[in-house]
Amino acid sequence: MSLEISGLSFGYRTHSLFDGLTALPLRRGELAALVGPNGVGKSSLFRLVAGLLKPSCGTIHLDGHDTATMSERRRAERVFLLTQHTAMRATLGVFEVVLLAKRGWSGGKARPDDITRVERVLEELGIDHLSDRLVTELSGGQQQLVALCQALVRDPDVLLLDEPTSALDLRRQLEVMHLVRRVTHDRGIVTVAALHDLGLACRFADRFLLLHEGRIAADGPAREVLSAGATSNAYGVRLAIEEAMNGSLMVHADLLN
Ligand SMILES: Nc1ncnc2c1ncn2[C@@H]1O[C@H](COP(=O)(O)OP(=O)(O)OP(=O)(O)O)[C@@H](O)[C@H]1O
Repeated sequence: MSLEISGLSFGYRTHSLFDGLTALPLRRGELAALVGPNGVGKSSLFRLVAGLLKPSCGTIHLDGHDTATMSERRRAERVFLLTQHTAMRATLGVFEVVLLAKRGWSGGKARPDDITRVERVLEELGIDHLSDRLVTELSGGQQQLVALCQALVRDPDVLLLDEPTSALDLRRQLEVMHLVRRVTHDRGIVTVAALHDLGLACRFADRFLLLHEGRIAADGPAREVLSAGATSNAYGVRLAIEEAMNGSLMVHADLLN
């Protein structure tokens, strides 16, 4: 059971981005980091998988079903995209926006178990004290955490996280990534997180996908992908990996001369 991207081609009006992009299946229970320099197409790839953009050719299969043949509603239930721009404009409270995400398409009155679920997720992300605050009055990092709560209460099969920790402080970054990894493993979902912080990605991702020049230029465990010349080449830096005493990897990057 997995997400399979095969032969995907896509371009914007002025330029082509992907020409037959294929990735090895992304398996349930696996947290993959999608890495690559600015403008390489990470967000666009997410939008294609979420069905917000249409490829000119190629397919995306979820558990064997072609997502192009799914109704918009079904796809929205199964695939959740957390975008980089989480600015929330609705003058609603935190609890309400997360509950709305939980109720999703079903609308209607909230059930007691929906309410309990929202309370649990707010607690898990450490923002239950913000329940009654208006989302418009939150800081960028707090809004990012609310958006993550929306993602988690929806129980998707595929969770696409576009820079999920970009606005978070150090501790929150670690807490969020721990939680994302746990949820991915426990619920058996496919999670792909676009991350610029390679150190953070190394620490939490089961697998690295390097996107460069319209294709997956490297794919595998962090150590393998980061030691491959393709990654240094993509970022235009010299990369060195060091193993700490506790076995975790540290990434050092330097400009090329
Ligand atoms: N709506 C659009 N119309 C035209 N070009 C676009 C549009 N959105 C993105 N692009 C271009 O497509 C390319 C890929 O953009 P995308 O946002 O997918 O990259 P990214 O890898 O997510 O970048 P970053 O790491 O900076 O967030 C860029 O050159 C960008 O300028």
